[in-house]
Amino acid sequence: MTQVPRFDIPADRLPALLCAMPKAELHMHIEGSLEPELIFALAQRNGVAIPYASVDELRQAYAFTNLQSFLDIYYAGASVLLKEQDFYDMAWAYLERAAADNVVRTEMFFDPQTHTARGVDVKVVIDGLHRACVDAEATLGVSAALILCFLRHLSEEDAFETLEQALPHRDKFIGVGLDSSEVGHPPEKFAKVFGRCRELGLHLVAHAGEEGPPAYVWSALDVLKVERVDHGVQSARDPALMARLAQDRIPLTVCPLSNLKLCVFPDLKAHNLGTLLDAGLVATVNSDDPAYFGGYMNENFLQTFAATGLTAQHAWQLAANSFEGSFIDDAAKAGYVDRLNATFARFSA
Ligand code: HPA
Ligand SMILES: [Zn+2]
Repeated sequence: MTQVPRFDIPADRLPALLCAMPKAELHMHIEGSLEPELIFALAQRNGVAIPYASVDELRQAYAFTNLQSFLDIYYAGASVLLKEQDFYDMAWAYLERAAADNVVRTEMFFDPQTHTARGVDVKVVIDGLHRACVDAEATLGVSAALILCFLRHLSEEDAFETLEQALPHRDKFIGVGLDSSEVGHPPEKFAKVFGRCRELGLHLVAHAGEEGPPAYVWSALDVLKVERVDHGVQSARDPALMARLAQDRIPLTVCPLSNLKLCVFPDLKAHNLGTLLDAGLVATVNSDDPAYFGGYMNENFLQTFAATGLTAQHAWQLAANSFEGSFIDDAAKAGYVDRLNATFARFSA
């Protein structure tokens, strides 16, 4: 799936093409899709107090300087989620938004420990999210799956306990990931629990190289044996790592607006997505925490292409990469690439 077909797309049609093309989202934290309006509505419904007087005041607090400054607000926002219906409503709002952006497949992260620590049963979390996934397939035509993330600032023992709690619901999630505060919590801290998940046949991914060094990407690959690296943009600092990622076709789930809002790059023009693609890496575009970072999928594509001058060929490659990197079968991947090609043909001169 590496040969990029030649398409002659007039430059003024590129933004509409970015929006219309079918795409997969492989890096999105469902708790990061909670819009301030929904946080306030759920707070009221559940009688949960939040330390902001209004939706505007909450939105104004979304000025981040690094990953940790975001995580503090993100975990506070998730505190309004208590009941199965809350998890359903959150996921459904995202899935409708994804469908509008022509996302045809999404693999959504969720953070059970953020909820179990507040006394919410993991079954409540998984059932609500999973019901929304089932409904999305049936009524929106969006294929949706769940990936359980361990919080890396907590212990490996805690991760094992979370896995045990989730295993009765094994049929409702396809894999595990690793998120939260990266620096100081290297992937190898979770070697044993990822080894166990591998034995269980779960797909494996991990955040690495968002703020952390290339060494964390190496250990995500070699110790955790992940199939995809979430973010991974710091890999560009290590030529041997770039060669390894290209050689093994390890997808990087890049999140440009997240990187901008968390000051990983000073501006979008300086983003290295084009460098990663031109080096032959299986890079993809994703929204990460769209309610907090100023945009869902199409906004990520539009702003990044406007700032960096990426072309229609890059757009095709990014969408094709998103299908290649997804955890769907080869026949489904081929079907999505056919739809991608049909969209490009429609926009060609
Ligand atoms: O971008 C992220 N990085 C790490 N943890 C996260 N949890 C939500 N979003 C993120
Ligand atoms: Zn993330």
